[in-house]
Amino acid sequence: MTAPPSVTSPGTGPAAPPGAGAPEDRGRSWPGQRALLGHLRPQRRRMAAGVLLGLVGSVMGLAQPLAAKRVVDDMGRGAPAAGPVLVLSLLVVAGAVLAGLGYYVLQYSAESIVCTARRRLTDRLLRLRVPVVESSEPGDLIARVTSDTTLLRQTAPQAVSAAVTGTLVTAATVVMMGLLDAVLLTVTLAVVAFVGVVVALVAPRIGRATRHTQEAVGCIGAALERALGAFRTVKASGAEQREAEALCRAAERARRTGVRAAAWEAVSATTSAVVVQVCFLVVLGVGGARVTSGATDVSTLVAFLLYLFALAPRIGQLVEGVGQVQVGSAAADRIAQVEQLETEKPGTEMPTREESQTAEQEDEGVRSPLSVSFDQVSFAYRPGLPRVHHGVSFTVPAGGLTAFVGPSGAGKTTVFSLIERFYEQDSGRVLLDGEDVRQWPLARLRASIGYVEQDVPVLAGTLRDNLTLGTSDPDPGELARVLRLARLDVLADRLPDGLDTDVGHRGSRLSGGERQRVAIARALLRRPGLLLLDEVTSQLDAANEAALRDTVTDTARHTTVLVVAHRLSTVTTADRIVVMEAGRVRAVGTHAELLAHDDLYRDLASTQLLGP
Ligand SMILES: Nc1ncnc2c1ncn2[C@@H]1O[C@H](COP(=O)(O)OP(=O)(O)OP(=O)(O)O)[C@@H](O)[C@H]1O
Repeated sequence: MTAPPSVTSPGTGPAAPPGAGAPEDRGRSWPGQRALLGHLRPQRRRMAAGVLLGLVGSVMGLAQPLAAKRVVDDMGRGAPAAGPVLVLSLLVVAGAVLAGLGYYVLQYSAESIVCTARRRLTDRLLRLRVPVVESSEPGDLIARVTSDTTLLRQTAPQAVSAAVTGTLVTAATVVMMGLLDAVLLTVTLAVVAFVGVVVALVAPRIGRATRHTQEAVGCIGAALERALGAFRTVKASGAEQREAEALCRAAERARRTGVRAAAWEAVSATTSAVVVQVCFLVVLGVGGARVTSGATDVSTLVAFLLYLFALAPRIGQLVEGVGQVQVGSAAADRIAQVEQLETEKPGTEMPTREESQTAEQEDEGVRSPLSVSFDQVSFAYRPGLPRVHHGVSFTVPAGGLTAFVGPSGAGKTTVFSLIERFYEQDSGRVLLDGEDVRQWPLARLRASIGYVEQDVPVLAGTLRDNLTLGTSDPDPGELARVLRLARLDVLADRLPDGLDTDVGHRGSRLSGGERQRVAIARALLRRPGLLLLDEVTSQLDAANEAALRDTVTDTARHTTVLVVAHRLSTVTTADRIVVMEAGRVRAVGTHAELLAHDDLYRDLASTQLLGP
């Protein structure tokens, strides 16, 4: 087993040091730029059209000084200038319209780039392996989908447009200026070259600062997720200030690095502006001297200065474009890190919606019960961590109720995680229905299992959304039956909007016991061949617990039911009990057999497991 790759090091939590989580100089290297190109490629035609429109608009702008020269010459000669003035006006209007159209097309492609990136990222995130997500910060992952992709929109097409249009128009302008006066052009280029040097020095710093800002934004997301995810605990612990401080630290880091990026952008923008001003003055001085000496005439100097006017924003645009490419590359690099995270194994990928539905429909009615067996399974959650299972072996025949008991940390929940293939064992085999779970297509495997985890997660949304999470379009009769079984029918009748009542973030508007019953109903609705229940009665009152015990016993008649149990009621009625201790199976038997022969079970029975 390899260590799960993670986009965040432990240091990128709320209290992380600045810039933690990625090699220091990534933003400066080529992967970011290559990743950025990867995002742009699918939109290349539309972007080319946008750039072309902008270019034609700019070329029209380029012809404007010539038309202006003609107007000046004609007026100087006393000739009528109406024609050239009309041409000049047309050039101005058409140029502006085409440039506007080009901008719209580029923005359109920007939105498409962002949408594609977000769809790809969210799709990828939901297909990540469980260990990968568990070793990442959800808030940071969310920031990559929301904040980093937004940077792509802000930078990508404009940067490309600026680079292409700026380069071409600059080249064309330079040619025109050269044709007008080679000496003045040489003077201009000598001054402007200074901008190039400054940009080359500053651009990588902009990229680096942007990446640090985005990392800090990720930390804000992580800190927020942490605090809002356990909001009541934070309040009950009086930890608002402490959590707020972590958020403030991340926000301060984002401000600092954002200001740093802005400072470098300002340096390059100011330099280019100053250089252009200096250029004007130098050209005006040298050009004036040349006019006086008769080397050139006034109209040529006017036209040259107009080209210089046209060139100034292009230089600014190019400088800005280089900075934007750095910003976009930093964002693309962070997005690429998520795209490199490991997803569920190829060939056994996560089910698509259609596959899930097919898997669901494969068995009409109730699925046949499935046998489960562990054969010398050893497992550690990560290399370097102590093993949680040491040669675990047991066999559960199809059907019936099997309880797993043992001290806390014995490895009971891990048994369920391995059956569900959230993790894979390091050695040994996990067999479902006699077949290694690694051979099962993941869609079928998960469709065959109903799983209620220990923390009973209920998702935001309505009660109905939660119940039908794993079952598309259940039969209303079946839904009513399951609601009755899980003792949720009374609750559904009582709620203002029945099944369509919003249950709040993580089901916060439900009681703990109601959340457990929702999770059980959800699992039952799938009509699984194997039902895994992890301490599902812990929050139920005596009446509901007794009712659910009957439901579980009933379900076990046609489904294999495995429960991790801490209550006497579930354990005594089980067909068999697997006693685990420190990652090993210690004994298997019925309640009476284990009471007679297993010391640990007897201890558990008389103390924390079974109570008085
Ligand atoms: N995702 C994880 N990453 C690393 N270690 C884990 C993870 N989940 C569980 N462990 C560790 O594995 C061991 C077994 O955990 P497991 O949840 O299987 O125990 P359990 O018998 O179900 O305990 P309990 O009765 O308290 O729920 C524990 O020591 C726990 O700290």
